[in-house]
Amino acid sequence: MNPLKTLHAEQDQAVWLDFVARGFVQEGGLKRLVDEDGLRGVTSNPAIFEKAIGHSDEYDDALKAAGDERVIDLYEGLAIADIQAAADVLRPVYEASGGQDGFVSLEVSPYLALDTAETLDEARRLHKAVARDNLMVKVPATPQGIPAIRDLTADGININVTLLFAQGAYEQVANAYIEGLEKFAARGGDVGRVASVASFFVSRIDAAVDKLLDETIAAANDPDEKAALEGLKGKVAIANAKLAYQRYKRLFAGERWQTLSAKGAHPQRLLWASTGTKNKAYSDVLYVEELIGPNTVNTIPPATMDAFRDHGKVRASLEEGVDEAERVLAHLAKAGIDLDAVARQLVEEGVQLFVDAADKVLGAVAGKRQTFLAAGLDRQALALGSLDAPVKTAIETWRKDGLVRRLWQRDAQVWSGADEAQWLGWLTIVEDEAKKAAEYAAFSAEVKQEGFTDAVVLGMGGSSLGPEVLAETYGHQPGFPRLRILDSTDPDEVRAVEAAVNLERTLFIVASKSGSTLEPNVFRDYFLGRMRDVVGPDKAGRHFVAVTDPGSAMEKAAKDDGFRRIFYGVKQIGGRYSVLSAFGLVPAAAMGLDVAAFLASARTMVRSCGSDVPPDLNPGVQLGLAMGTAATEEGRDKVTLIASPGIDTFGAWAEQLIAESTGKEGKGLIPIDNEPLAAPAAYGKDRFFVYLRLDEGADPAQDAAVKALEEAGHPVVRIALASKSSLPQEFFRFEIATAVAGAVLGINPFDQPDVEASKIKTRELFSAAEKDGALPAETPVAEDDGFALYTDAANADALRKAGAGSDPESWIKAQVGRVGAGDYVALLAYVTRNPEHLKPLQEARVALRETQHVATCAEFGPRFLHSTGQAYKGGPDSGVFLQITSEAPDLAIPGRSLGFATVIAAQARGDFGVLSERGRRALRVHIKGDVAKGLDRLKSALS
Ligand SMILES: O=P(O)(O)OC[C@H]1O[C@](O)(CO)[C@@H](O)[C@@H]1O
Ligand SMILES: O=C[C@H](O)[C@H](O)COP(=O)(O)O
Repeated sequence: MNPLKTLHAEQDQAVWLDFVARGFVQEGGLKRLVDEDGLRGVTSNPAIFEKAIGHSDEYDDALKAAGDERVIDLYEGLAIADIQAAADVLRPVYEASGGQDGFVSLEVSPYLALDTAETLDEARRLHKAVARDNLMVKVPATPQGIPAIRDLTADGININVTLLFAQGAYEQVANAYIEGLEKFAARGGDVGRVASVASFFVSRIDAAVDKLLDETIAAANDPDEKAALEGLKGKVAIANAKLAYQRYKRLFAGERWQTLSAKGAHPQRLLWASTGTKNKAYSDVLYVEELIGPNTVNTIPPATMDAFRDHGKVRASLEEGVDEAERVLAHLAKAGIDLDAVARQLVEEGVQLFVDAADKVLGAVAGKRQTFLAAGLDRQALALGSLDAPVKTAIETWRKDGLVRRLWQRDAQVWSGADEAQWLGWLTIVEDEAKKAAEYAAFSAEVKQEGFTDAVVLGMGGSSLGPEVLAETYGHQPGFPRLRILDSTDPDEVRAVEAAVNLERTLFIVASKSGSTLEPNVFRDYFLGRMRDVVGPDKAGRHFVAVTDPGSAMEKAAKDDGFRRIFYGVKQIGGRYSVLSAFGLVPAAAMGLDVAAFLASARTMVRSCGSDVPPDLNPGVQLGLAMGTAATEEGRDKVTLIASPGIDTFGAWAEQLIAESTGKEGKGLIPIDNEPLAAPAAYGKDRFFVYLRLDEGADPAQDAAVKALEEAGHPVVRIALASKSSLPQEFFRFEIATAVAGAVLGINPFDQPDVEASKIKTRELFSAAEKDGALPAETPVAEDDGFALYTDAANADALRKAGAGSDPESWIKAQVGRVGAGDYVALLAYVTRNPEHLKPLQEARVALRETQHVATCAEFGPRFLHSTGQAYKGGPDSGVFLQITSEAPDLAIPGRSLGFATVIAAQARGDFGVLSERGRRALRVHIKGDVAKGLDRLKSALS
């Protein structure tokens, strides 16, 4: 008879197979083993699935068919299907054995091995999902696993206890089983239908102990002792297993067990696992031949099975030489090798090995998912040059420490251990909002029905920049209102919005999470006043909707003023992370975008960046680690954003996210948006480039410039979008990336302490001005017909020392003279934001970059105060600032004694005050009269 068959027929030992794979089961390989070798069970573990799924294309069809699912669901779908198929093949064995054999084992996620409650949930979930009577759920015998083993047994679930190495742990496991059965019986369960095995690992013990023996032998002097120790090699694992078997016999005897046995309970069989020979010097059937005994199981890997079938010898070996086994272990102890310590370490390593395998198999599935999604997922490619090695190290650290999972579990320790956990609502908002897609569609239809021609978002920062990207990227949708944004207190800008729309057919979307931000409140006061004039006080509210967080003052006011509707944000989401919540979706719906499709696109990226996707395949995490590491390792903290025409306003949203999140405590990333591209030599070693390329309509000049940057050794991340419709993916990618970069920098990426400071200053200044009738007078440090220059005493002192004299130009030159390598220059213009004003600022940037070799920013106030302003004040002290103010004719605000001109002036002063307090290099250039002329003069001075 085939020796494999003989094991069961003559020795009452069940042979199980330590392997599973799709083709093997589907093509009849497993059935053949059952028929020909008398196979009675199957075990799997994460490493086995890693081999099966990670290294073959057998699963590709299933993965292709599944499409855009979560990676863990894809993986589990494959694994569960294999386990079910194997269970069905073994069902006849199960039936014939009266439910005592014919099992297939599936292991709980190794990520949970150190958590009792999660292990319990997971085991119950798998038990239900597989839905086969002959399933055994594998639970590791970690200290946390043991109570779970007891409770699962008490549920009547069949458990395969895995990662057992030590006698002590085995005793606890057996007792947990007995206790579980007692509970199950007490609940009226039929203990006779419960089966369990305790998987005692064998070869891994020899591998570990032999190594220690070699070290001990090397250190020993006595040749006899050396020889005696040599004789222990390859013996310890078997001795340990033999003694475990003796213990088994004792544990499943005696009164306590007899009570259960009388109710039909079956002992928990010992299963020899890890029985493939690892050391080639030993017999290839060692761990089968030496462990043959009744009522046990040996789960054998395929190669060992082939070997045993070929030349295995069957004898009742398990009860042979028990005394010798005791002597082996005693000798080992005498030699100073602590087997319990080895076992403890093997459990730890065992968990980690399975974690590594799970990471690999999830990575493999994630990689295939990406491939099969093809153009459905925006592609990302990193060319990091010298940053490659440190980023790889960071990726490995994140993998080993399970940081992606911890981020998703909202563990504040990923960042600074402050209140980060309360600000992670954006992680799950896409799924939550998708449930409301029909509501958004109804709102969209309502807006269309009403015949609004314009919809104007009144908000700042996170409440306006996302909607602006949507308005600019997707443009006017026929039949729907044109989406416009107002995020400036510049009187001319307010006037321009009013002039552009027909108020009678305009819908205003007042957006403020806090409800207390100054600008949206004054915009609202202004346009509500105008609307009352135009359509009458009763109807005005119908032209307004509010988007705000529950309980805000804005909510109350909106109710009082009879707003058409109030949409709510989520308090656990900060403004800059809110675009995929109502703050982006309400404007999206108003302008006629398909919110369901929008969210479906975002969800593809959410899933690609999931907790189940290891860092090296997780696009958001990868980008974040690259950005963060670039700053910490190489001082490449100027994240330079390049985007194809058509999606180029994305940068203004991303710069808020990056700057306001990371720029604090003297650290941070400085986003550089909308800076004209140049040849590589124009850039310093402080740059990190991110290129968002739109496949349809990419600019060849940008392509060429980016290629040149890459070839010159600058780190470049390329993100390719097949079409504009996949832009929602980028919102989420950048959110994860920013959160991860924040973790690398060790800051809290969800607060904005320095923005708050300037808000307070502005409020104080404005209130005082309302009392006094005007802002306090200031004395310029230099002045002529066109410019008046202001700064604080410390800056004035430094600038005078650097050559500033009586004429404005000398001050500007001195300010530019303070710029050094690694610095950036920021032009902070409190002027009307329009192309005419942007042009000279852009030209000045180019000139500054050429002469000073530094990164440059051009920002419009007050909008940047709610965006990059945080990093300018709180980030690295590498900014050189030129604030630009102007004098637009005032515009009154209903209910306020002073108008928009004072608001914007107070904002500029508040901003400057905080820059001064932070000791930043700042100079204010006030343009008298014509702004365009003043900007041209400034440009010349800067060139
Ligand atoms: O939506 P709110 O509360 O009006 O805030 C607007 C913006 O102001 C800030 O708090 C900074 O000033 C941003 O973070 C935010 O996006
Ligand atoms: O249940 C089976 C075990 O997971 C397996 O036997 C471990 O074997 P290894 O030590 O060869 O990985």
